[in-house]
Amino acid sequence: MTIVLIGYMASGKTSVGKLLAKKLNYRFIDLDDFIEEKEGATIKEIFNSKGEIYFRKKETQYLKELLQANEENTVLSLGGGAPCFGENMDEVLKAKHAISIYLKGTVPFLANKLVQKRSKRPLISHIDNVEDMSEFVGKHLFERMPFYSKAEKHVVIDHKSKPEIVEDMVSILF
Ligand SMILES: Nc1ncnc2c1ncn2[C@@H]1O[C@H](COP(=O)(O)OP(=O)(O)O)[C@@H](O)[C@H]1O
Ligand SMILES: O=C(O)C1=C[C@@H](OP(=O)(O)O)[C@@H](O)[C@H](O)C1
Ligand SMILES: [Mg+2]
Repeated sequence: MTIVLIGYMASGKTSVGKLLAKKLNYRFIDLDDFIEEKEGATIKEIFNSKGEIYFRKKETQYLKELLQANEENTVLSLGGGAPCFGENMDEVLKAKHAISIYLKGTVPFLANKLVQKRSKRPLISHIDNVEDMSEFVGKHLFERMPFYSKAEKHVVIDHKSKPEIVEDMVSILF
């Protein structure tokens, strides 16, 4: 089985995904880390030197590859935008042995976190206060919601610890 984690930036896909994989004894793959390894550059560098459209092309290509190669039990954490471009969310939904989970956070919760955690996230790295971040995240999440909502399972993340979120995921999965 491949457990695909989706959700907005800073919802915990990478860090909570790692914990979930450890708990289940599954392989862990983070799509952004995979892209960085394959491209020999950080996400920030790719955005700066080649632009977002190049990044989205690579993201789509590697996501497809990872969804096809699924012999091993895996937790696959996507980047926040991955399900929202091209046919990516439909690819996730139709992939055999894949189950998608949306890590669902509210705008105030995500915006507060993102002000602290913005440096490696090129889409929001220039926004340095909670008011502007809330406005940006509010609009952006509204645009992305139709894609995230398609996930088969939804887990609420606000004010939960990472182990609590892992427990919630395990209980809806098994
Ligand atoms: N439930 C949580 N409680 C406390 N810190 C968290 C929680 N979820 C994520 N974090 C922290 O927030 C930051 C963003 O998390 P990350 O896993 O990178 O999110 P994503 O991959 O969805 O962007 C990291 O520093 C992470 O350690
Ligand atoms: O939401 C997005 O468009 C992005 C999210 C990032 O991943 P995280 O959601 O893990 O921060 C990363 O893929 C890139 O900065 C773009
Ligand atoms: Mg991540």
